[in-house]
Formats: sequence, C-alpha cells, structure tokens
Amino acid sequence: MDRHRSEPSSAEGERAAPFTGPLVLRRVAATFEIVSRGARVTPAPAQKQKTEYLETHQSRKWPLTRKEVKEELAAGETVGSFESATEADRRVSQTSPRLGTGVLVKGEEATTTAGRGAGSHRPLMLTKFRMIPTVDLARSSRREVAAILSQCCTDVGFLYLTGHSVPRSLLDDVLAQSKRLFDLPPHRKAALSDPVLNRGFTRLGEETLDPANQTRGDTKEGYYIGDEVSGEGADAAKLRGPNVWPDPADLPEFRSVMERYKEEAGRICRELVRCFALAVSDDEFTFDRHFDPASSFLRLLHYSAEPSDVDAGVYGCGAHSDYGMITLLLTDDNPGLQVLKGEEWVDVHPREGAFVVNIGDMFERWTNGKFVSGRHRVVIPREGTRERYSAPFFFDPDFDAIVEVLESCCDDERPARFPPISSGQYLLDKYRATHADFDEHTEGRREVGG
Ligand SMILES: O=C(O)CCC(=O)C(=O)O
Ligand SMILES: [Fe+2]
Repeated sequence: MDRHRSEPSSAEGERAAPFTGPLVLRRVAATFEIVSRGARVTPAPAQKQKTEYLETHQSRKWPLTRKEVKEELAAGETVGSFESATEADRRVSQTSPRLGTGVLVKGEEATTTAGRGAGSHRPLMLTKFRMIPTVDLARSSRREVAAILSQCCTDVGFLYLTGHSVPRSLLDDVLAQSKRLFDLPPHRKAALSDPVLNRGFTRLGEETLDPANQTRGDTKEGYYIGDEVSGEGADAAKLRGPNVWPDPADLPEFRSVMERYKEEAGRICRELVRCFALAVSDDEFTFDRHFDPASSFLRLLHYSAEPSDVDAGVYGCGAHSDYGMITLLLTDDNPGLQVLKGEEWVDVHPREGAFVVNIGDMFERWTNGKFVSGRHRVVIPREGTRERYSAPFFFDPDFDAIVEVLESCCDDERPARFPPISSGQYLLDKYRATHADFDEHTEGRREVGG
C-alpha cells in the first residue's frame, strides 16, 4: 500500500493521539531553536505537546499517520526550517530530507492560528500552498542549504533567508537613506539619472513590468546603483560605468551606506550561488566562472501610497519574474509583495531581519526549469496604506556569460528546453521592454561607442 495515500478519515484516530515521545519533544525543541523566537528550548507543558504534520509539499500525499510521521522523523535529520507566509498563519516548522518539506506544528498553536479550537487534530489544509521556506545560512552547511534549496525552489522559487550576518543597523540605514533620497524635490531627483548606463533615478510610472495587464506604469519610483566601473572596464553598451550619486551636501552618507550594503549583498549571493551549484551538481564551483565578475544592481524602490486596483490594472509593480540569477530583497515592514503559486497569489509578508530571496530567469534556464523563476508582483493594500520602501539586489552573471542548460539537468526524457543565451543581451532586451525611457538612450550610446 502506498502509505502517502492514506485517506484522512482512516488516519483520524491515530493522528489525534498526542506525540509525547522523546524524539518528538526533541524536535519540537529544535524547531524553536531554529527560528530562535521565544527561545523555548524546553518541552512545553503536557497539553501543548501535541504535534501534527501538515501538508506542504506538492509531491506528498498528506496527512501521514502518527506512526508514519514518527518513522520518517526517526530516519531524517533536521536540515532547516519552514515558516508560513502569512502573519496569522505563522508557525514553526521543520524539514527532513526524507519527508521532503513538511511542517511540524505544536498542536495548540497550529489549531489556534488556523481558527480551530485547541485540541483539534484535524489536518490543517489551510496551510497548504502557503509556505515560503526559510533558509538559515548560519545554522546549515552549504550541503544542507543545497538540500533545502533543491526541495523548495522547484515550486515558487521564493524563500526567506536568515543567518546572513548583515547588521540590522546597515539594513535600517539603507532604508533610511533611500527615504531621504526620494524625499528630494522632483527636479533634483530627475537630474540624478544616467539612462544610458541605466543608473540613478527612474520616475513614478516609468516602468511597466506587466504591460499586458497594466493600464498604467508601476506606482513606484526607483534608483539604480550598478557596479562602479571606470577606465578600461567601462563599456556603455554593456551598461558598465560609473554610478550617479546624490550631492554629498544633501545626503552625506548615502554613497558609503549603499556601497557597504552592495558589498554585503554580493557576499551573500556568492555564497548562495555555491549552494545552488551543489543543489544541481557535485561541484560547488559550477557557476563561479560565470560570475567573475558578476553583474549586480541594487535598486531602491519607493511605492506611492496609492492603493493598487487589480481589476483596473493598477499595480505597485506589475507581475513579472526577475531576469537574472538571484534577487535578494530587503523591504520595510509594509506588505504588498505576492508570489504566484499555481493559480493563487500568495502574500510574502515582510519578516524582521530576514531577506526574501528569489530565483531569476537565468537560473531557471541553467537548470532546465527545475528551479523556478517565480512570478511575483506588488499590490499595495487598500487598508492602512502607507508608502512602501524596498531594495531588491539583483545578482546576475557577467554580461558576456552564456547561459546554457546544464548537462546534469537534462536527459532523454527532459531535453533542454532553453537555447543558450547571452546574459547581458537578455537583460538589455528585458529592460528595453519594460522601461519607457530605456531604448533611445542606450541605442544612441551604442552607435557612438561602436
Ligand atoms: O518591492 C518589492 O517587494 C519587489 C520588487 C520587485 O519584484 C522587483 O523590483 O523586481
Ligand atoms: Fe522582481
């Protein structure tokens, strides 16, 4: 009998029994450690020791019986943690390699947050398809991170990243400096732009990320900071050159904060690239040569307080997938980001101290679609609407890198789905399709530069 196909009705009795064995208690404790919230490392009182496995992984048929869960847990190592995407749904969870991605929930918390009375042990299917996994860099080895990534990035390609060691003060400074920049008078911001190199200010509505479904440009303004390249390395046709910086008299700390942050973000992304390499090959250096040098853009974003109107085609940021390898996203505590999971748009709520990481198109192509470049958008909610600030960091291969499906990701049954492309050309084509002011300037400079 396929044990993952047990019907809920037949398993009800067994699931209702609380888990009180030492194994489960230890894992409950470990779970609390993983998210380090509440620092509750001792077993909770008896009535809170009930645990339940919830459905989260598309390839598994849930729920399992108590015995099956216990067997699986006994066989697997805890390698990471999962947390639900919604604030109300938030709960502690864990992953084990044999289970795929699963969620181990303390009975009382799980039932309460799902709106059921404590003591109910019915499977909480509400959490299905609502999980954005968490990867903790500080607690896991590269191989362990790779194991989690290969389980969770095949679905929506989004995760929370903790344990990244970027000081909270630096993250706060980035958002504070960004606010000060966007607070400058419009004519001063407009002057801070180099549309040829795709640097500096982009006006409200300039970008339309989903032209097919938007009636207006995105309700956001932005500011691009690229890799500072001068001298021989500069090449306008390849978007390589100096950045545009605000006058230090206006914003004396802006440049140093952004440069420090960009350095940190690059460090994290390099680490993730190695983990991703291990997720799809035996060699952690598989991608290294394509990122020597990498091409990266830090983009500051400021969403206006105008609520989005999905029916009228008005979005903070239209639906799109990111173009490059990895995006590391820092946001303030305002909601708005959503990711498409199947047919459903799922909220990716801001989480204190955690980055949101998502996979871009290049990586999807390299892995022949195994890892998903998730479609996402920003919908500014009507209730309690405030201006929102975010800062995506796009980490991409070198402009000249050729992105070609990895051999390890195809075979006779899965032939290569994507032809090789030049990373830089792909980016330019995307920018041209989505930025109103991009085309003419870039083309002009190309002619001059030959
Ligand atoms: O602001 C956000 O939360 C997301 C922005 C985004 O997806 C992008 O700029 O590509
Ligand atoms: Fe994006």
